[in-house]
Amino acid sequence: MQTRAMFRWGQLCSRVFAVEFNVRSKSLYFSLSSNPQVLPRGLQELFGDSGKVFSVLVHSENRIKKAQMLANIKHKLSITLSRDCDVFEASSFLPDAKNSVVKGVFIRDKSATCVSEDTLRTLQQENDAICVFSYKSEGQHCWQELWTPANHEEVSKLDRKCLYVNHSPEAEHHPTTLDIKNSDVFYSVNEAINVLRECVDIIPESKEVLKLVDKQLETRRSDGFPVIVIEGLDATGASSRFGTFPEVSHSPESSASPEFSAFPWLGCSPLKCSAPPQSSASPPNLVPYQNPLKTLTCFPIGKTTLTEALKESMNATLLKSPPQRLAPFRQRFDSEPPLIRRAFYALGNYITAAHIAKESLRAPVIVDRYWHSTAAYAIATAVGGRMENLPKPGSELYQWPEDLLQPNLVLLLTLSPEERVRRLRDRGQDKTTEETELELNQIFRLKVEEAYKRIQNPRCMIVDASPSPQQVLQQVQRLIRNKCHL
Ligand SMILES: Nc1ncnc2c1ncn2[C@@H]1O[C@H](COP(=O)(O)OP(=O)(O)O)[C@@H](O)[C@H]1O
Ligand SMILES: Nc1ccn([C@@H]2O[C@H](COP(=O)(O)OP(=O)(O)O)[C@@H](O)[C@H]2O)c(=O)n1
Repeated sequence: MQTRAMFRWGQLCSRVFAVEFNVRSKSLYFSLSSNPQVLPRGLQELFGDSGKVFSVLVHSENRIKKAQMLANIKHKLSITLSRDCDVFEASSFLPDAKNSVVKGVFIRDKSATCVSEDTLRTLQQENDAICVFSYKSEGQHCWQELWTPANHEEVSKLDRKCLYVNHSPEAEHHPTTLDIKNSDVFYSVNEAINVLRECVDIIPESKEVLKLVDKQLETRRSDGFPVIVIEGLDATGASSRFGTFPEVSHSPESSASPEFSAFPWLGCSPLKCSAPPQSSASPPNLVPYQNPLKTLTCFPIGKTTLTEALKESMNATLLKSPPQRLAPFRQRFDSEPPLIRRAFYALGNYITAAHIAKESLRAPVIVDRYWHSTAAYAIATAVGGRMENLPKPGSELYQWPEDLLQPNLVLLLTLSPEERVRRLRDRGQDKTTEETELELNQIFRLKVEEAYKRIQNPRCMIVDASPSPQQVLQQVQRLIRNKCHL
């Protein structure tokens, strides 16, 4: 009740709505007003001239509840809506106001059934943090109506008044970037700890992780041996913004990353679609929630080979983030929404930092993934749509956390798309579905790589991992000698 009040007449008119309609073009923005307006072509296309159109927004003061609810909605829609429905990422925000973002989805239903209405009605009745709007078009005008729950008549009187959809100019900063700090990326250990503390009742494993953090926490180190982080842009990289992926595991048999998804078109738009929108990366009629491990294979870039070889050749200590101690909890946190999953990985970095501080007093330390991985994947996943939506270079979102131990050198292994395809062919794979999906992930991968490159203090250096393992090792050894004076 309190939540829906937020969306009453006055508040609605000051908010802007964004929909990720097509991965290759700008997000579509609209606002609401009591005055009708002839809509530009993009919005007319979005609201369409046939079918039913809805949006769903989730708002709650409890961020854990909000994150889980959004994930559940997306999951529910993915398993109940027919293929005649398109589902896009959507949000509502106050221009340039941090943490004003309310996330949700936009649905276009061209089917003749009432499944979408029924599903939305059930969702709304189950939880009063969910706001559902429907849109009607007449000629070149379109208006929005707030759905009211049957038992809230007084709200109904206020809100039944329709508001016209008006064009809104493109936001200077993509709305999702307003919400990244402390939702997707954490810039101090305490912020990440707070999230896990808020989860202890619903995720008992949080308590174990917090205990480890308490025990290990040590962020400063005195001068010792150099610390070199090896990062790798694995070739999987589709976003899991559609919700939870309980199937994804970090079991020893599988090296699939949590970003690795059965929805290679995610992180783009639409989330689910009846037919591939023109020039979008979305494949048609894909069945939602396939087991990603069955449909895609993680593509190795040679990070393990390199880190092991460095360990041998430098007589170094090899550490990992997240550390082995967190392995039993990883699968659990990977199945949670970004807020919780990212806080877990952030804490993994702080635990690894304590190990680095200790080990670097004795020998050089090689670290397999660290903060660059945590931040780059989180930012690229949180920001929907095209590359231009990423936070601008120099944004505070790319700053290293002040309380996290800094390495001396960060190297990012990359492969050109051609080399990636060549290696897949070498593994005996033809131009299969798998490869096509990897190609579809290209936009997401480019966003991750760009986010990696924008992270500062320390920046990462790019290493081409295309040559032979021996050549890659030699190249990296040269860099370490030059940069760390070894
Ligand atoms: N530079 C390279 N060129 C070709 N193959 C490589 C290279 N580096 C590693 N490999 C091979 O790729 C496979 C996976 O390597 P690995 O180091 O485990 O990758 P990652 O840790 O990135 O998943 C191994 O069979 C390894 O021998
Ligand atoms: N320090 C880290 C390490 C991994 N991660 C997450 O874990 C994923 C990679 O994990 P992985 O086990 O597949 O990595 P590799 O086996 O490729 O090294 C990244 O995509 C990140 O989402 C992180 O956020 N922070």
